[in-house]
Amino acid sequence: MENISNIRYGALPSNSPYIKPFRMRYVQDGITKDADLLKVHDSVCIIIYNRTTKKLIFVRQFRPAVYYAAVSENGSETDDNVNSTKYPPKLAITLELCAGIVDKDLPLKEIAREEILEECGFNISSDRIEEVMTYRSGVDTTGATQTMFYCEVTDDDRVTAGGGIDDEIIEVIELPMDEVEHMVKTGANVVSPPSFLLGVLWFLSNKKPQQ
Ligand SMILES: Nc1nc(=O)c2ncn([C@@H]3O[C@H](COP(=O)(O)OP(=O)(O)O[C@H]4O[C@H](CO)[C@@H](O)[C@H](O)[C@H]4O)[C@@H](O)[C@H]3O)c2[nH]1
Ligand SMILES: [Mg+2]
Repeated sequence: MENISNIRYGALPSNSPYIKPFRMRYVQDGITKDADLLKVHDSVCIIIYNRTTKKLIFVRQFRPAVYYAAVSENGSETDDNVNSTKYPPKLAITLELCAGIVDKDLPLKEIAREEILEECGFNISSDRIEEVMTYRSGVDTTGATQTMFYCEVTDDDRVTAGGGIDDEIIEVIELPMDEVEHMVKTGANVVSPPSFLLGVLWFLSNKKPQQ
């Protein structure tokens, strides 16, 4: 997963199936304002608890946006050739909830079920998936919604090793309760989106099994 090379930046083609930039102009209290916005897909994410191992299941993956941001924090974003020895790709391997974009005309819970299977390898029926909450995944440039779900699995539900579909490269990882609790309490070594932190805190407040 960390074998990343030949990194190049370029302009966004206008036909990207993932993001569409545009500008909204409006008048607020008599003041004309412009907002530069991005149309993106809504998404789902799933907190997964493995009852067999008593651990939470997450995914790790290389995130180009995180890599770009980590490199530009060091002042090198305009380099044509990014030096991946100086900036190891490991900087941008995140720890996340299983998640996916809503790019099909299916109920959100069904999209969540597919992501649990594709990314993590557990085949469960959608009636075992509980809706937790919907929030705005971004409020400045996108306003897209993300719907969070919760499910419990056992090792018997595992049908593949997971890892994603098509060209996705995803590592499935199980972490014990005390480790994730330490992460969200201290913020130590967090390379994660807010949805991961929210999902873990929600689990600890609502579902944490009694020891
Ligand atoms: N070629 C190409 N160009 C892209 O720009 C480009 N952008 C994506 N892709 C391809 O689309 C698929 C997206 O995978 P998912 O549906 O699993 O969505 P995630 O990337 O996991 O994002 C989820 O999780 C995040 C947090 O954990 C949240 O922030 C998001 O809101 C939430 O959707 C992959 O197959 C990927 O490869 C691109 N493919
Ligand atoms: Mg995903």
